[in-house]
Amino acid sequence: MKVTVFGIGYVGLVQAAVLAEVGHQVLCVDVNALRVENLKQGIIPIYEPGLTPLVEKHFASGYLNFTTDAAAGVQHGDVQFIAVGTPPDEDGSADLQYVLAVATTIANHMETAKVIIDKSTVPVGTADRVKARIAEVLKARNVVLEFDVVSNPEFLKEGAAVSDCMRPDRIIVGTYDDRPHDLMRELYEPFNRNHDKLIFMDVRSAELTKYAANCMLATKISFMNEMANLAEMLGADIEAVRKGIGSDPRIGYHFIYPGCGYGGSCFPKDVQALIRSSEQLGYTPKILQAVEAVNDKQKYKLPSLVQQHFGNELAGKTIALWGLSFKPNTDDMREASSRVLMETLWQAGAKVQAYDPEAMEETQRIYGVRDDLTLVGTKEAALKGAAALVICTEWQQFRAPDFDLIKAQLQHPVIFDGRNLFEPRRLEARGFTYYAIGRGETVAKAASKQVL
Ligand SMILES: NC(=O)c1ccc[n+]([C@@H]2O[C@H](COP(=O)([O-])OP(=O)(O)OC[C@H]3O[C@@H](n4cnc5c(N)ncnc54)[C@H](O)[C@@H]3O)[C@@H](O)[C@H]2O)c1
Ligand SMILES: O=c1ccn([C@@H]2O[C@H](COP(=O)(O)OP(=O)(O)O[C@H]3O[C@H](CO)[C@@H](O)[C@H](O)[C@H]3O)[C@@H](O)[C@H]2O)c(=O)[nH]1
Repeated sequence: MKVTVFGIGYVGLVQAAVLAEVGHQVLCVDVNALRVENLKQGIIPIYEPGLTPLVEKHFASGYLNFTTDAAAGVQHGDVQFIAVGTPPDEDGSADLQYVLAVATTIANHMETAKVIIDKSTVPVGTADRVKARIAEVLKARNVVLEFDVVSNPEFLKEGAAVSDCMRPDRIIVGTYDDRPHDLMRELYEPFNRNHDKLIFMDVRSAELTKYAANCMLATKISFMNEMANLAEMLGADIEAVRKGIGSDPRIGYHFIYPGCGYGGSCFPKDVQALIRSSEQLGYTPKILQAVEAVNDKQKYKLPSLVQQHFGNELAGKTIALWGLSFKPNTDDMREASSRVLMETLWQAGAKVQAYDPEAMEETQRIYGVRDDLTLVGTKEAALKGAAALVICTEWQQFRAPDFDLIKAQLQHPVIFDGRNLFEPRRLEARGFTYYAIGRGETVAKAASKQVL
């Protein structure tokens, strides 16, 4: 099938590469000319495991191509994906300007019937707006053409985006009527061989399904972070509690890891957008408000522990930081907890010496060159001369470090672990002061022997 994808970001590029892999002929359109040019030279704008070889393979095979020419894009595809950003507006609601701009572009250049598929995460009612915008432009052009608007939200996770798209758990398809069903089945048939993953519904339900999924996952995390904070005060260990509750199949082990707060381009923005949508309807979404408030506070957990530990002595100290990206296997720094940590430490006059396997270039792009930030090439180099180590992201390579080396390199054997990677007793036995999340006994002990 001929497919056009508007927007070559995380979602658009991965979706396009995966569709090309199964044999669809995919043309990607983006307004970012540099991005398009780079892709044609084999320079991939994001780090995502497995993506580069797939893009290279299908650019070479001719199944995947890139352009800034919107008219050519509209002409190419029977289906037109909208996969552009929906960033938060000033008040936190989703900014739909890019989605509606693509709708306008499609309508301006349409010469034959098209199915327009919205992949971006958009508030309920957006498909109506896309449909109305296309109808309005076609009317102004004095052209009569059939078109369908479909809501087909994306559920990929960064860091596992290619495999998530190759093997989706479900494919949500929201339509106004049955007309686009066959075409949607044909488009996704290669992903549907094992069992039927397509779930058809009306467009509004499809749009809400995306927000409900992200908000449910964010709720699980904030709930666990709240339990972690309670465990700390009660002298319990959240890691034991996590395993204890996860063993109930009704709860399950997924997405109940406490930590230094959720980040990324989706959970913070989508929870906020659903709160705004609710408020616009005069409804107060109390659970969502709490999920957001708990997370905002949780991001200050590590900086507060560091500040508490060093007290007035923090200014002028260098803190080693392992992990900058909002989660492992990505270079994405959007809403990363590491940013709150670094910014709070800088405000307190401390310096940061950081290492991340993929996100250092992005960190440099965001913060530029500054005296209080040193980015180093290895996790070991980050430790040299630092007063303590903070871990914000659970990259595999941080999970079994050489503790003797850490102790030798740090000025003080102190670790602040935002991802509960280590066994507290083992670290204590090695002479470390170990702060983690929700590990009551450990935190209490650590707090009682603050060392400078
Ligand atoms: N990142 C994720 O993990 C993820 C997962 C599921 C859903 N989503 C949703 O998918 C959407 C896209 O997210 P993303 O992370 O891929 O965004 P992104 O910012 O990485 O990429 C968006 C791309 O769209 C391009 N663009 C903007 N206006 C355009 C236009 N008029 N025509 C063509 N291209 C245009 C931009 O130049 C950019 O390359 C958002 O709604 C997001 O919430 C994201
Ligand atoms: O038990 C957990 C699981 C995750 N996180 C944090 O939650 C954030 C988001 O993680 P994850 O969901 O793995 O990454 P995303 O790439 O943001 O993916 C989410 O957001 C996407 C965009 O909407 C959706 O498509 C995905 O289904 C949804 O998982 C990260 O900061 C994680 O560290 C936790 O703190 N505890």
